[in-house]
Amino acid sequence: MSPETSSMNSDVILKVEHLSMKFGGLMAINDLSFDVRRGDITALIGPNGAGKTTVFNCITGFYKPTMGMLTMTQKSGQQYLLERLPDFEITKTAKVARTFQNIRLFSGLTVLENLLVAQHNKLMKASGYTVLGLVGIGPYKAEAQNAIEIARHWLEMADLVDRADDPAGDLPYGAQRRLEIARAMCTGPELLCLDEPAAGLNPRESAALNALLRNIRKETGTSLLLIEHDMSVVMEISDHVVVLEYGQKISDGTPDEVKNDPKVIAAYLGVEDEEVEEVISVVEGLQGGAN
Ligand SMILES: Nc1ncnc2c1ncn2[C@@H]1O[C@H](COP(=O)(O)OP(=O)(O)OP(=O)(O)O)[C@@H](O)[C@H]1O
Repeated sequence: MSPETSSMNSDVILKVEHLSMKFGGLMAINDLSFDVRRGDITALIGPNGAGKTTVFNCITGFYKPTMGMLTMTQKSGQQYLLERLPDFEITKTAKVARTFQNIRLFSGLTVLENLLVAQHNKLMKASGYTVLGLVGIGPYKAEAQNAIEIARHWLEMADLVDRADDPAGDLPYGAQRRLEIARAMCTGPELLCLDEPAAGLNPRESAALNALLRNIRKETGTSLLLIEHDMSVVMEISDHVVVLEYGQKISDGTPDEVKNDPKVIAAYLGVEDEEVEEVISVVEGLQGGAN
């Protein structure tokens, strides 16, 4: 598909419209719409099985949605309909990168090598896909130097300079998480999707992760979309929160708005539909009492 150019919605980097994903008889995502604003940290939250990872898999091309549109608008105004792109084009051309719930590093390669492998696409392009290109004739040498500089920058940002030559698999869990994020950043994304980045981290590692995510936004302006169960991370770093339950959006707003939304409280408490009204009145009563 050829990219389109538009000046509309320049503040929205990703528009999800009427997204549905069906697995056999199961409607995992049902007519979901939300916006990810440029430069924001947006969190996608919801109880287990709500459909969060399925949304990520649709955005990043692992699944082809049953229905719906996923419009990515780059800073330049170029637009891509992600549901129509093969997954490798979603990273390379549309500039959407992701990390996974379970860390997927090249554990036998060093930390530095992991960051260089991430830049394989542009290095191969600079080589002209020839052996002569690889041995230094043409733009390969300059591009290789540039790749090292980028890797060095992200080693510093992720606080991994001291571990650059260690196998990635030897790093503590929190450092592996930061390396995975640094590796994704080496691809130069405009939108970075993080699937449960704080899972399994201790409080110190969690604080280091929050600092890295804030720095990414501050230094690069990259928009972040994250799935997260750790509410302290969500409330501390998100600008915007979208809440799913059974594949549908039940709330959408600032962390404070969402935190106080009775529907969200009911979803997290796991109450039945007929009890929601009761929970809402109790929560509203409590809020009234607190004011
Ligand atoms: N490939 C698949 N085939 C069949 N069903 C699937 C598939 N992927 C997800 N599902 C189902 O879709 C629903 C949503 O799953 P999903 O993993 O997206 O939820 P989630 O909100 O990310 O959950 P969690 O917080 O536990 O990771 C679940 O009922 C799940 O079993």
